[in-house]
Amino acid sequence: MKAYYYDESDPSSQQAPHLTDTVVTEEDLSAIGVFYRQLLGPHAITELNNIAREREYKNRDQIEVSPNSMKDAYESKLKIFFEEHLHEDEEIRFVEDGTGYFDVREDNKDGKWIRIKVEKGDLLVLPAGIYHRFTTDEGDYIKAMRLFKEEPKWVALNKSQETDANKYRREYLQSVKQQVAA
Ligand SMILES: CSCCC(=O)/C(O)=C/O
Ligand SMILES: [Fe+2]
Repeated sequence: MKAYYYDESDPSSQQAPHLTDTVVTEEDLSAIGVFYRQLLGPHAITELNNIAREREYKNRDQIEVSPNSMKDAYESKLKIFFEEHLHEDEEIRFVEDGTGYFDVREDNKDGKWIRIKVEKGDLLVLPAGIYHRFTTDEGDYIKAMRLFKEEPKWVALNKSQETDANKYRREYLQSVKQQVAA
């Protein structure tokens, strides 16, 4: 995992790195409610299962985002994933292969995008209510396990006045404010 502020001034495609030299640390991510762990090696799945048990993730499935798996739907899927959106529950992804970018809004400062480059072995948990988006990188391939607290659910609510007032959004902003005050 490597995280940095996203270069908004770079006109290249969403799949380009948009790299800046402003690094974002795991502690910075934690301050906006983003949980990260690197799980590699022979014990990775055991560690993942332990975290899943502690955090009460009961269900899981797998997604591959690539032209090979999605065929003609790939380009339109990439556009959908890259719309700024939130979920009413955590987004939990364990990268099994390939690479991609999750962008998250840093709401406790001036609302900039933070780009998180993920690769094999990365477990990333985005809290309910955080605005975010996803894209594959120029490698056009990622395979990830999706974990769920309850039944698999992946309703994305695109940013609007309605989502700005959403209960989970308001609770998220409150939790971030409390972390800053603490
Ligand atoms: C690598 S997981 C694909 C992206 C996704 O599932 C999602 O919900 C993005 O916000
Ligand atoms: Fe999402």
